[in-house]
Amino acid sequence: MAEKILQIRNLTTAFLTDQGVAKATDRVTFDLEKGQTLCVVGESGSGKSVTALSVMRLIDYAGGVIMDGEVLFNGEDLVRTSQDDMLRIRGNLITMIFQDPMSALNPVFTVGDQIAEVLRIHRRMKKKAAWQRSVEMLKLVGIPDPEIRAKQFPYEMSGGMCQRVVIAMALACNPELLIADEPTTALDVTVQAQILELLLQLKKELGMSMLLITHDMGVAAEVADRIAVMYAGIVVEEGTVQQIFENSRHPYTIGLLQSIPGMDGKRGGELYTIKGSIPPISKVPSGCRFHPRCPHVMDICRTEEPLLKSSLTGHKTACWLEDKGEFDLKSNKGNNQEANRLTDIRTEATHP
Ligand SMILES: Nc1ncnc2c1ncn2[C@@H]1O[C@H](COP(=O)(O)OP(=O)(O)OP(=O)(O)O)[C@@H](O)[C@H]1O
Ligand code: NI
Repeated sequence: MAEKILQIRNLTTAFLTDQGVAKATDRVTFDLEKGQTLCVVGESGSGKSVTALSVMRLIDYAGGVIMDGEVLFNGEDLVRTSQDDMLRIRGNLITMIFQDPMSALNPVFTVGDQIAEVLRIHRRMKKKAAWQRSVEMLKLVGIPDPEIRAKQFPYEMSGGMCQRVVIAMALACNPELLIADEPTTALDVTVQAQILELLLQLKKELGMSMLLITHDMGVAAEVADRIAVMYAGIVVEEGTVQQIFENSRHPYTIGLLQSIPGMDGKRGGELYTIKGSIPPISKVPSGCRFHPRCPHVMDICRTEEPLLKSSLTGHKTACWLEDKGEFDLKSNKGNNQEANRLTDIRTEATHP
């Protein structure tokens, strides 16, 4: 068995809303193996960031409460670690980068000073050594003329350059785990590809593990070893990149895949979008949370929640269709009428 750097078990995080206590993640469970990349995907509001912030225990500062579950990092449960101890772990063993590089950088210090500061705090490096290392880090992340650039301020750099600086800061202490929350979303398309490429290359060079959050299935296809698909706070499907892309089981995953331009062989074809939207956390539907939007909805889906079940190959799905035998969801291409007809037949067959 490969070593697991992160084991998330039943992670449930709630917020106090106007409608009372509401769960933003509910029993989220997945593992990340050492040296691998796991992508968490799902539409806006599915609970990806809340999951990441809970792992980092930064959710405590965003008004969230972890109500249940474990986050085992090298076997240590971060949910039960004190915030004092988290200071030792965060920025050192686990670092996180966000969508907007500008908000991560301080406008009044040079980028070299900001990287050096991380090293002085976490590695107790002397001023000169820290500065030298920060220039090395800028070089490592592909910034040309790093000695000159180190003396510049964030506003003197492009968005892509700033994200490289943020990556340099995050990696300066050689973390074991990098959590990246939509790290390329705010950048130009061409720069996005470069930053992703850089992250992958550094991950390999430095022997890190990576938890990458993205709403872009194309990004996940390129970088992931495993993919966890989240919907309305829960993991609905989890598996290897091949299992998710070539043998997706959950109608939501299939919907996400069909909404990527150029997927399923038809470039420039009509873009399929999943009808409706993710419910707010205070209004989670009964039964399967996806049922109001599912083209294959059955009676049981409206009342009973399907649990995440694993196949022998470790491909996990939370869907009642799994229990009801086989049929090729993909062939329906989200065609509601056809899907409902098939569902009726299946319902009749199972409940005569
Ligand atoms: N501080 C908070 N207080 C109340 N609700 C919150 C808070 N933070 C997040 N939520 C809610 O939790 C749910 C999940 O949010 P989250 O930010 O994790 O989604 P996401 O999957 O990261 O989406 P996006 O792709 O837009 O970043 C959303 O319904 C959001 O409104
Ligand atoms: Ni998010």
